[in-house]
Amino acid sequence: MRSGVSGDILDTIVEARRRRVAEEGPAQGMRLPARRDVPLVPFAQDPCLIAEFKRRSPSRGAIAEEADPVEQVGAYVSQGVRAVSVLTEEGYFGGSLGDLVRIKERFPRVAVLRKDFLLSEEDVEVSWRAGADAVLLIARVLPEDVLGRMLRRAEELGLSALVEVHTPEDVEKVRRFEPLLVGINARDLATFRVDLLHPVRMRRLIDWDARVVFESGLWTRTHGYVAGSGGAWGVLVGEAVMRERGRVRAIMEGLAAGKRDWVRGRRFWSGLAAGRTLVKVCGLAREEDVELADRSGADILGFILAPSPRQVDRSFLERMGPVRARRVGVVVGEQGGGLEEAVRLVEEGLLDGIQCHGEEDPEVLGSLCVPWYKAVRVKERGDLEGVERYGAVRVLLDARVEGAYGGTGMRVPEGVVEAAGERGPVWLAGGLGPGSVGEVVRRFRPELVDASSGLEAAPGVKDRGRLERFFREIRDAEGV
Ligand SMILES: O=C(O)c1ccccc1N[C@@H]1O[C@H](COP(=O)(O)O)[C@@H](O)[C@H]1O
Repeated sequence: MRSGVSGDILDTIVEARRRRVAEEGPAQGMRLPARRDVPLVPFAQDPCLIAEFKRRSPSRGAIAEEADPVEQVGAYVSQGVRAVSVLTEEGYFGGSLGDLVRIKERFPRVAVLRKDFLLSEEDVEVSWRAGADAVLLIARVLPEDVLGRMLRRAEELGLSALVEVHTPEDVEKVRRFEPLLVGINARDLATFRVDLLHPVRMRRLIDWDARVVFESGLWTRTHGYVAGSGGAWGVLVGEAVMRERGRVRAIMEGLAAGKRDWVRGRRFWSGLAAGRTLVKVCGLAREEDVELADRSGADILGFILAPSPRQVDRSFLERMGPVRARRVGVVVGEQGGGLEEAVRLVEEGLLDGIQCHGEEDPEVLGSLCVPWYKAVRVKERGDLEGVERYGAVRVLLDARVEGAYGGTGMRVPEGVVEAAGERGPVWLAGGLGPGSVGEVVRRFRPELVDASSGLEAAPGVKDRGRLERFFREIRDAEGV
C-alpha cells in the first residue's frame, strides 16, 4: 500500500490547479452570481449510485470528449440516478464549472457533487455559488487545518462534503472530523491500478458513523455487489456509465443486493485479512478433512462440484458442521449442476462463494450477485492476456494441462507468476504443497496460496502431516 508518497499524478494536477487559481481566481474566469439561485438538494440519498460526468481522465485518456453534460445526465436521471458527480477540472479531465452550472439549471432536484482538486474555503464558496450540493475534499492534498476549515465552511453553507481517502494515513488525518460522507478510492494514483478489494479492506478503518462511498473501477452488477457487501453505502461510477449509460441499473441492483448481504453478515470479501498469506485448502471430500483444514487456519475451504475424484454434492455440504473459514464451490462449466447450482448453494447458505474454473461467459459472471472469483489455467505469459474481460475481483492461477481442469499437481511456470504479479495481487494454485509452498511465498509473496492434491494421502483423502507442514512452511516463510 502506498503511504502518502509524493510525485504522482495527483501532485501534478494539484500544482496545475494552484497555478490556475493564482492566475484566474477560484472561479477560474466564470462569472457566477454572488448567491446561488438553485435549491440545495441532500446528497448521497438511497439508492446511492453517484453517476459521473467526465470527458477524459489521466488514467484512462479520452472517454467521451464530445459528450453533452445535460444530455448525459438526462440519461442517468431516467434510470433512477439522484446524484451526479461533475468533473470541473479543465486540464486533465476536460471539465468546467460551466458544465456544473448547466446541469444544475436543467436538473435542479438532482444532487450535484463538484469533483475537483479543491484547495481552500474560497473553492467551497465558489462551488456553492455555482450550484453544487456537495464538494469533494481529497484528504491527501489538504493539510489537516485546511481540511477542517473547508469542512466547516461547507457545513455553514449547507453543502455536503465527500471526504476522499485512499490510505490508512488519510483515514488518520480525517478521523478527528468524523466526516459523515467518506469516499474510498479503489484507484492507486501512483500506479493507476484499480483494486476493488482495497476499499473493502479500508472500510474497516472507518470506525465512526459514516456513509462510505466506494469510488473507481466499477463496471458490472458484480462490482456493485462487491461494494455493497463490503460495507459501501454508495458507489461513484465514472467511466463505465460515460461509455455505456445502460450500466447504471445493473450496478445499482448489485449494490442493493450487496447491501442486503452486508446487513445479513454475509461478508465474503471483507473478512479476508490483508497483510498475511491467505490459504485455501481445496478438494475436501471427507468431513474429518474439512474439520482439520478449518482448525489448521485455512481462510477458504474448497469443494469440487465438478466430476473429479474429489467431487462432492449438495448432500455433503448439508451434512457439514459449521466452519470458521469461507466455503467455496469449484465449478467447471455445466458439470455437476454447474454455475447455476453453485449460485443456488450460495443463496441457500451452503456455500459462501464460487471458484469459476471453466470457460464461463464473462457477461454471465459479471451479472452475478454472489461472491465469485475466476480461476485461469496458464502455461505461458500470453495466457494472461484478456483475463481482465472477466472483471474478476481476484484471479486464481492454476497450471494449464491439456485434457484436465484442475487438481493436476502441476506447477504454474515462474515467469507467468512473475508476470501476473506485475498486474496485481496473485492468487496461486497448481502443484503446491509442503516442500514447495515456503519457497513460493518467499519468492512471489502471493496474496493467496491454494493446494489440493499436494496435501493428499490418496485422491480425495487429506494427509494430516502434509497439511500441518504446509501451514508451518507458509508461516515460517512469511517471517522472512
Ligand atoms: O481437484 C480437482 O479435482 C479439480 C477438478 C476440477 C477443477 C479444479 C480442481 N481442482 C483445483 O485445482 C487447483 C490446483 O490443484 P492442485 O493443488 O494442483 O492439485 C485447486 O484450485 C483446486 O481447486
